[in-house]
Amino acid sequence: MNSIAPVITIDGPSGSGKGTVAGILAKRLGWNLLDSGALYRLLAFAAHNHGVDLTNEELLKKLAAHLDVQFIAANDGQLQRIILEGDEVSDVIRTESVGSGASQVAALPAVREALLQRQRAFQESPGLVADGRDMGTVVFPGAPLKIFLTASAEERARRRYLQLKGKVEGVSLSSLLDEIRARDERDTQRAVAPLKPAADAIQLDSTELSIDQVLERIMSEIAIRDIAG
Ligand SMILES: Nc1ncnc2c1ncn2[C@@H]1O[C@H](COP(=O)(O)OP(=O)(O)O)[C@@H](O)[C@H]1O
Ligand SMILES: Nc1ccn([C@H]2C[C@H](O)[C@@H](COP(=O)(O)OP(=O)(O)O)O2)c(=O)n1
Repeated sequence: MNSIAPVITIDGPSGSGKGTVAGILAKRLGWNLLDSGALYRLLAFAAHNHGVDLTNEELLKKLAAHLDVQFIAANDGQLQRIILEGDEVSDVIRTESVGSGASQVAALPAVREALLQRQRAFQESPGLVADGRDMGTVVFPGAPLKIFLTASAEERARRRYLQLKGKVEGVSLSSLLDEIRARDERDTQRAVAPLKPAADAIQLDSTELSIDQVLERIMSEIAIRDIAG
């Protein structure tokens, strides 16, 4: 691990655009990418495969410590690939039911502790873009640029609907809105590492902004701080 490598953290609720923006930024800067939500999704998915109950903190902690996962960096125009126990799971972990399971296991302190070092190990030269819920508050508190990305729940549900429609059967806007609200509630109310902006985070409401406009705002914050060489 290179603790000198700079980190840009992007935290916020589901559907605010974190993953999209983090992926484009990492590529533009030539930096590493940490999709921390994928780790919680992988754990929920693996727990389901191994018949582990999502409330069994002891077993989930062990599973988290031994997760056999590989992140394969994206080639041009492609998303990063995620391999769990030898199988490609990049798409199957993106469903809202895995997201909901991820949010449940993420509320368990022993699980968060077990995943902490694994996340910090992504801080490698020349830099890291990390997205999630507690990147700026807990995992990389010393990051020189922290973004807290939000959007209204209605807009976030609409984005998710457009993303999933045609790919996932039986998806409806109103159920997505309910699920997003339930996840917001759980992620912001939990006792450990709740979703909240770091004291020194820049808050960006993307409800009325395009992806390019969000990126432009972040690029100007990077330029002001002179952190990307
Ligand atoms: N500013 C934006 N305007 C419109 N759509 C967006 C915007 N940001 C992201 N999206 C779209 O919304 C969906 C959810 O974005 P994603 O990056 O997965 O969010 P998150 O990682 O915060 O859950 C994607 O289909 C993405 O293309
Ligand atoms: N750093 C993180 C990242 C995700 N989580 C939890 C809480 C989230 O509801 C789930 C899924 O996160 P993920 O970022 O993949 O979800 P979205 O893409 O924002 O819908 O994992 C967390 O507690 N801490």
